[in-house]
Amino acid sequence: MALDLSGLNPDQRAAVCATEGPLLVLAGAGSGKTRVITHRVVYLIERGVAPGNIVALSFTNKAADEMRERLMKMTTKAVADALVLGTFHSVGAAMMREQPDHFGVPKKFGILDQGDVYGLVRAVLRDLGIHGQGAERRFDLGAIVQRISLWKNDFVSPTDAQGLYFETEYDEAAAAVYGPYEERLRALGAVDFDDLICRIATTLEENAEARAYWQAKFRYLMVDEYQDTNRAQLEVVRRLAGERENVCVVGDDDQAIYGWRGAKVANILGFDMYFKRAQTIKLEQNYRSYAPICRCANAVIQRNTSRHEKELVPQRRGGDKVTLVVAPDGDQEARFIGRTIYREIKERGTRPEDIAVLYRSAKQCDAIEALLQEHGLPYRILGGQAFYDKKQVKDALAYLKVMLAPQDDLATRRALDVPSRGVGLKTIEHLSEFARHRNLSLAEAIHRSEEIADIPGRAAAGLRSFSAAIKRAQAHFYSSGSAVAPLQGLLEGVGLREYVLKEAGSEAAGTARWDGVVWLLEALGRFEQRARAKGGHARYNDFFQVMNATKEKDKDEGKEEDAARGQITLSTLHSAKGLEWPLVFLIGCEEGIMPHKRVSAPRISDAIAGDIEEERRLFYVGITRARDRLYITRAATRLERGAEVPRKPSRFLDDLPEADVQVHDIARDERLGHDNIASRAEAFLANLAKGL
Ligand SMILES: Nc1ncnc2c1ncn2[C@@H]1O[C@H](COP(=O)(O)OP(=O)(O)OP(=O)(O)O)[C@@H](O)[C@H]1O
Ligand SMILES: [Mg+2]
Repeated sequence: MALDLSGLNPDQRAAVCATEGPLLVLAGAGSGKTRVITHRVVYLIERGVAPGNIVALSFTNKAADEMRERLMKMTTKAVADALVLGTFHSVGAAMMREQPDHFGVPKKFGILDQGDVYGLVRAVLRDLGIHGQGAERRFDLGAIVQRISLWKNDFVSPTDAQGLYFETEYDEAAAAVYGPYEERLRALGAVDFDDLICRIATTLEENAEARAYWQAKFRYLMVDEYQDTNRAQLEVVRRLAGERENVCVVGDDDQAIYGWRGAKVANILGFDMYFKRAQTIKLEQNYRSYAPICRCANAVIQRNTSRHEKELVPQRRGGDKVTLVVAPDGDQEARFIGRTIYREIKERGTRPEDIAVLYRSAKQCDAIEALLQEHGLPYRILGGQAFYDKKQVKDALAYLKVMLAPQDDLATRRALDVPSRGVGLKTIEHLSEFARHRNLSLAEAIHRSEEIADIPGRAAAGLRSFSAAIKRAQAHFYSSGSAVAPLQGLLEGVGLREYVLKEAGSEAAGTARWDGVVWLLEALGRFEQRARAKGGHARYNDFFQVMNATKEKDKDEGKEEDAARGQITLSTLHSAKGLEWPLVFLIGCEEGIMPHKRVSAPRISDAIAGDIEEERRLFYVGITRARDRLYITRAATRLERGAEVPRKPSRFLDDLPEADVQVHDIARDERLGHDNIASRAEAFLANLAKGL
């Protein structure tokens, strides 16, 4: 398995071969930093280092998977499996599992996810009787959770926190919650994500035995995306590296996008302060993107004042200009993206996995997702939950099926369960038996449940009202010819809405969840509309099928890398870091979205609110994900609480060099008939949707 170093330039080769002592690779996007890490791993193995002595840390699980996949191809599966490869969190958890006593956790400790943490903080607030200005609302909880997390990663103890000067009431509440929160964690025998890092750092500091053990085991350390490490992560690296200091970190200060979460760019820029013998290698060439994309990225990032001067020097000549798309409104922006992707895949043969749609905030993806779903295009979502996979949407879909396809017993069972109506397992058994004997569907059995003896009073009442609600909705549907209003009425009538809001625990969270159901209703409306436009009846089975399509496929494929094959990627900019695609859409480039509104109008303390330079770096990360072609889109107006509100273009767009950008103004170009191909594609799509 001789390693081929010919695919590296001299600087990269130097970085791969400098295996002993501290090394910093500081370079712009797409310059081959991650490639250096993978080659270094193989190089070390070839020089006889045991895979179990090599640690490579990435920023996300996704990036770690990708690295493992590449290494699998360069070595063998056995070797790739033996490497210590993961995120700070996953490696920290593995260390704790191996030595629970040293790290002060029970043998079977639990790891709280974000939802659990919110729950815990909410409970502590309630215990403490803090109900100040909406302390229960999600936004406020988020500020408190984030504040505690920042403290933990800065090694500020609960007692230290009490003595701090508070800028806001959230900080004050957070300081009060912090101590009891930690006590509850301990009582639960659990840790949160931050513990997976800080607990490692403190134990390695305080416990000589643990330190010696892990330093002997982790002999070569590599860290990707080092610009986004925080203080606790720096300490973990230092304490694992010990005197040997076989540490190689790679990163780009221009891609530091986690300052809001406590990442310290000083870790990378001051690397030689922490590791005195450090050697620094800079990589100048960009191998990822065509020249116009690199020039746009350079022009944007140059506007930042606090940075190390460097430029992306494109190695790939030629390439199309970057397309700036101006849509009249948000809906047309989404539709432009939908039809362009459709055309790419169906007419130009672009593979879905070569396309990504990137956005600033997770909620921007709903519009795109709904559209891809309707068009039957396969996709996956990074850093969020697929919209149609969310529980409340599946529940609502089950009700739609009970209404329109009552023979679907599975849907009926699901609907019967939420919200709970006193129907237990025994009753379901009675119903099923009744149905089986008479060859009925479960729904029909429910409608005739009064004929069944043995059903207890409470369940019987539940079944009666369920049956009546369904029949009412069906009658409404037959008289009106549309399923939208009847479904909405049904969901309200059976109390699903109330249930979703209550389950969410807070008004804001509840509203966000219910938004998913609203989207389902809207998608259904559009589906019916398309059928009507073609003068036909909506075939709802097709709607159900489209809704199920991606889910089924995911299940079959199982593994993440397989699942990625054949799917368009939708991702937040934060989750897209380090990844690349031939075709990228960077959407919603407007003031208030990117840069995010919290930057211009901070609502919480400044430490938590982002800053404009970080937003610009985020934009730079977005641009530099594109290999071949890049579309940057914005809308002139957006629907906000029922009204179309004018939107200002993002200030970052002003920095794009005119010579490298072509503008496609949808309203103007359509008037001039420039978008014939696109409109043909849309007509084709509409036909397809109808023919499904
Ligand atoms: N010497 C080289 N010759 C050819 N292709 C290269 C070379 N170095 C890197 N590449 C390719 O360039 C692309 C970018 O490389 P890589 O992802 O390692 O960059 P990076 O510096 O880690 O980028 P980012 O800052 O976005 O994480 C990859 O497709 C990689 O295979
Ligand atoms: Mg990288």
